[in-house]
Amino acid sequence: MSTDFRIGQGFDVHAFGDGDHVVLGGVRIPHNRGVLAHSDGDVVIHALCDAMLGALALGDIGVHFPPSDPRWKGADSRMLLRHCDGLLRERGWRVGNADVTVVCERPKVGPHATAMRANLAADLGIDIDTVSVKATTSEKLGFTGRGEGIAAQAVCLLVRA
Ligand SMILES: Nc1ccn([C@@H]2O[C@H](COP(=O)(O)O)[C@@H](O)[C@H]2O)c(=O)n1
Ligand SMILES: C[C@@]1(CO)OP(=O)(O)OP(=O)(O)OC[C@H]1O
Repeated sequence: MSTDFRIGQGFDVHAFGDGDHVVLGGVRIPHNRGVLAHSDGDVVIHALCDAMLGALALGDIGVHFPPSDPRWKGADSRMLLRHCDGLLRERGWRVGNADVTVVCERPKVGPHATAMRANLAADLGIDIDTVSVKATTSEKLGFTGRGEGIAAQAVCLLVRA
């Protein structure tokens, strides 16, 4: 039986390390820390890719882009996102809408949210009004609260392309 919708969710964490910026939703944000990652460590895009892959039960980004593969060292995660979108579209699906929440005390995400939404929407070939990026602190609790790392959670709905 064919269905008209699929739903997926994704979650990603990266630890902060030395550095002077983070990349979120393809936006380079100046910060007093960087992130430890094989790629550019973009938790927004990694969580979104996992949501998209999960919606079609296609595994996760670690399966498609193994951290052991030198091709993905320092990779621009927008390239990974476009690849995941291609996997969906070749199966007859596209993202209908997506909603991402970033969890960190700093940097402030709000001022960059529109630029992130524009990047994600462009890579997915969909309207910016169907892509949401928002943020919350964890009220100084846990690893995000202590400023040890950054997390993102994504939900997406797939519709027939
Ligand atoms: N990294 C962050 C965290 C939060 N925001 C914005 O601040 C608002 C208040 O955060 P609370 O955790 O105290 O609810 C939140 O709703 C976001 O708009 C942010 O921009 N960047
Ligand atoms: C993105 C990949 C690419 O090798 O590596 P990381 O940047 O370390 O990010 P992670 O969220 O651990 O996902 C796994 C990998 O697919």
